[in-house]
Amino acid sequence: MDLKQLTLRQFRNYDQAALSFQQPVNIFLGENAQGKTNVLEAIYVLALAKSHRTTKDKELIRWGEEFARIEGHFARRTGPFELELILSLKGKKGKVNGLEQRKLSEYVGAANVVMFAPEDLGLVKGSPQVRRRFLDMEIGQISRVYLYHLGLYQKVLVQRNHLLKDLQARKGSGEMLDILTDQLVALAAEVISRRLAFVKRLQEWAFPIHYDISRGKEKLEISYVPPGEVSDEMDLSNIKEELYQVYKQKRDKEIQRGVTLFGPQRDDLSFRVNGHDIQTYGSQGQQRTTALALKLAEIELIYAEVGEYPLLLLDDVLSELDDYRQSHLLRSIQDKVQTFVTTTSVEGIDEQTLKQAAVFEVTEGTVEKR
Ligand SMILES: Nc1ncnc2c1ncn2[C@@H]1O[C@H](COP(=O)(O)OP(=O)(O)OP(=O)(O)O)[C@@H](O)[C@H]1O
Repeated sequence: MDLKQLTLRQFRNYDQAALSFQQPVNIFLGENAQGKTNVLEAIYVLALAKSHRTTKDKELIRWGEEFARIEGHFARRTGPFELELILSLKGKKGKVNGLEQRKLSEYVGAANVVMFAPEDLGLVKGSPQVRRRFLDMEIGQISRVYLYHLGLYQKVLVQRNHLLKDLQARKGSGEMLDILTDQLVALAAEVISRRLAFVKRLQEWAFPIHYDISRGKEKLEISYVPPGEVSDEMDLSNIKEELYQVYKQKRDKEIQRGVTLFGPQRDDLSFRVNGHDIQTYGSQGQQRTTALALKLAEIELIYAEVGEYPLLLLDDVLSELDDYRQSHLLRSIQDKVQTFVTTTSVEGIDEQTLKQAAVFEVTEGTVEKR
């Protein structure tokens, strides 16, 4: 899949910008704080309707303005298509080929992107929240059903937490808690089973990539750490049954605490290299290799699921990778993945890549093709 044109209106520090892309590699070059990352962020937001670095859409709208608009013209093997996302202080809406989508979960997934940004180096050692967000963003772009279930799950969770607060204060109905628990279990089981299946496939792809980048020295294992006492070898009906048991046993404790204590909002991923937990023992280099292997695995996984390679967005990470890792990355994407790179200098970028790249200079919210 290729992005052919990108138009920005009142997005971050851009008033207006119109860019077209003909090359497989597109480099945004400029000093710090000029708007390089903002372009990559716009592409990411256009595809996923969420930013990779903020949960507050308001921050994406140019200061003093009421709305921001991002438009993109894409080419897929099956033909061209257009996306438009409008962010306003009241909310956001997405259009595919000019048609407004009723739900954002129906909009997301038309275009696929993989972003590799400095924040991703925290995937291994950062908080579980970072890893859950990673799961949601990645599964969300290959499965609309997942986003649909996740959205419903979050709504029921909020209601159940309100009710548990009431019950804690000796108000509210125990019968209602049973009803909400039934709904929660059904949705939680859907979310957990998708996450389980995704992590298994991610592991299959990431293992050989990691092995290769570590020059055959490291064997990576990624596993899903499910919530509560639910085991990780389950089909949907077993997950439901186990969740029921957990909620039954912990009912009094949840009422006492006034909050839902179990569920996919508390699960995690674990990473082991040669049998050792790298969340605790991993070196900086191992974290980098793991983050890179995950991103490259995601690219292949998206290809396997949707039959097209995603766009790759590399935000200031080439300079973070040593020559060996950098050339591994560039070799694996060569000729198949349209790539957008930000950098403050082209010096560290391999010559072969530069030859097939278009360079855009970014200065104070303006972009000029060199
Ligand atoms: N909502 C907004 N409205 C206007 N300007 C904004 C908004 N959000 C961020 N900016 C400005 O955008 C600039 C940062 O842009 P960006 O994050 O793209 O930097 P960059 O060129 O990637 O720099 P670096 O190399 O340091 O990462 C800053 O000048 C910041 O003040």
